[in-house]
Amino acid sequence: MTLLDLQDLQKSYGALAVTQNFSMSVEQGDLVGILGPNGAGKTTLFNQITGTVKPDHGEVWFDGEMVTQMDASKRCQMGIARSFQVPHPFVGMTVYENILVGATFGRSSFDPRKQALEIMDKTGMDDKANQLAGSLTLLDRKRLEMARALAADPKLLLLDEIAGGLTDSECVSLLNTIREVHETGVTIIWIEHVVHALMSVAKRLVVVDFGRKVTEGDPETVMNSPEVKSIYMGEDAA
Ligand SMILES: Nc1ncnc2c1ncn2[C@@H]1O[C@H](COP(=O)(O)OP(=O)(O)OP(=O)(O)O)[C@@H](O)[C@H]1O
Repeated sequence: MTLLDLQDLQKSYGALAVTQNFSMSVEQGDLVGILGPNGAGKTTLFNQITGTVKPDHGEVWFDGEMVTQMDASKRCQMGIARSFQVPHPFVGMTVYENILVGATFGRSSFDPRKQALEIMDKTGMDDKANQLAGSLTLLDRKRLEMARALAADPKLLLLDEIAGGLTDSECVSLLNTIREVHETGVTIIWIEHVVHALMSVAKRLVVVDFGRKVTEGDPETVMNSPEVKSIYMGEDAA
């Protein structure tokens, strides 16, 4: 079943076209990686899926409903949650309180406090429940980003460069959490520059450049495609 369907999205800031004729479908249970150079328009795509940015043209369908003009808060209640590239926790609140915010404003119909406790356990944050978010290491801030999003009980989880800046062992630990979350049935779209991390979990890759979808397919084929070689290694490689 198709969970997310982006149809011919276009978005410009002045003369700068950041999303161009972008269409993409994501099936329920998919784990899709999005790859592309800096400034390619990846985060803007997430913003149009979550609703913080509205496309100039095109449609966003989620879970069988057209949500193109729907507010971000309503989309969150429908089951879209995200993490941000630069973690912005509520630094003066504890880990538990931060996760409780996600549980309170998301889709979950459970008791938010129970939901927050469950998510802390799932994401390995339970031993830091009473720690102030402002005092966390980068890995734990990234975990908290994901935990806060998961607390909203999403059907679709959008991860924006969550592996950036982590050491190899921290990255392995985060990958395990992502795999576990995916195994519970959450559909995931992950924007990432750390290609080996993305390759190890993604079932499908989508490559974006200058706001356009350049190619998509199984990770191995995409990484060996002339389009990707051209983007990352210059025209001659193609
Ligand atoms: N609100 C805005 N106003 C003007 N320009 C913007 C705005 N948001 C994004 N842009 C521009 O749109 C382009 C795409 O930005 P975006 O953040 O989507 O790229 P990205 O692929 O996520 O980049 P990165 O990998 O560096 O995070 C960039 O040139 C950026 O400067």
